Amino acid sequence: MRVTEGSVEIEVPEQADSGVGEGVFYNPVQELNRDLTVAVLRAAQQRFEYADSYLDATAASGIRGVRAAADGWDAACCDRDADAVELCRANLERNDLAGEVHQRDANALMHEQRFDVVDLDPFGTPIPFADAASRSAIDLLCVTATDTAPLCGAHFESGVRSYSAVPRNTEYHQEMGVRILLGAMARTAARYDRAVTPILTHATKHYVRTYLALNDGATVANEALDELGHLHHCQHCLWRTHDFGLVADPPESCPHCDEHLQTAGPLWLGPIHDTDFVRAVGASVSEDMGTAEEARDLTERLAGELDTPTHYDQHRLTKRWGTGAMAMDEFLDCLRAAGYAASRTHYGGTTFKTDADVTEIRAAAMPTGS
Ligand SMILES: C[S@@+](CC[C@H](N)C(=O)[O-])C[C@H]1O[C@@H](n2cnc3c(N)ncnc32)[C@H](O)[C@@H]1O
Repeated sequence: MRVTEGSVEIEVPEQADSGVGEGVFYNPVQELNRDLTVAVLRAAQQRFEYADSYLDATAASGIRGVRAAADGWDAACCDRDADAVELCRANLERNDLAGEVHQRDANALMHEQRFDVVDLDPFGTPIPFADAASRSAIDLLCVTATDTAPLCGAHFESGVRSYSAVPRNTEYHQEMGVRILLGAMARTAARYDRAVTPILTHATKHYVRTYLALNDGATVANEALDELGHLHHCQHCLWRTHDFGLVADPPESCPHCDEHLQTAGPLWLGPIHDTDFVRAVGASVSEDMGTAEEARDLTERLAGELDTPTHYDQHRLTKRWGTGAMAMDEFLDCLRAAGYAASRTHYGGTTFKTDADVTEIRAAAMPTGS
């Protein structure tokens, strides 16, 4: 079947309903991810002055590489599957675009060749490609992870195995997933004396996507590792705290209800966006994108989001407290009026971030103790 995304038209096989079929993979649900990638590449050309080579490391139909090539990038597509590689070639040709196509194991290619931008969009976890990609990418590493259950602690052992960290199943599971992934990517890059700076990150539907600027040097790599630490969470009252450092130092018990605290980490506690960059990405979304409106909304949400490493869900809190939910704007205004920072998050309509703790949120939202 023919598919149009942005300014390109490609051919992809009919897909099974599950998305996992016989032929070369193409998932229409990921169009937002790809539209945003094109916008990120446009903003990246301003941020990284000399960036012009782009590797679509796990290309399947080549849709990412073809779209990058159509935007003027010196694009390369790589896949180990012969049918995928043939389709990448045909899709470049169909759009009158040049581009390298490699039938290789992506790890072998990335250990041999460097690219200004490397894009990892594999099935499941990106960790099997993380070492090679951390060395190959000169300026920017784009990473998708679709294994959200391991990342957020719902599939605990699998998360521990893949990410060499302890994820915990909390109500802020998207934030947990984002930060476990970023922690693992920061530790991987540090092995090669490289530092990651997350410049845009989102958790949408069944995947996490992050864009990592890379810098060289042991000092900056150490500084990136300084952004790692642990989250300590009370499953009883939802109080949580965090501490920086590779050795966890939790309070003995929850200071609010005295219950046991669960520790997650090591994970990334630093910022997950560069707000100016996120705004530049929003401005780079173009009308030919199928998800233009959604992509602009997402960047606006991201730009307004606080940097705190966990979020809350108003409905879960009020249900637990046995009180009625409020309109989100009113709820956030209560927090701000009480002197706390508060923002919505891109994770959902009822999720928010604040520097107030769970007892302070309750006091601010229900000052009469209702
Ligand atoms: C999820 S699909 C890629 C989807 C594509 N990026 C898109 O946006 O539509 C993953 C692809 O990675 C390829 N792949 C898996 N392991 C690989 C490896 N070690 N080296 C190269 N390609 C690999 C698979 O053949 C498959 O085509």
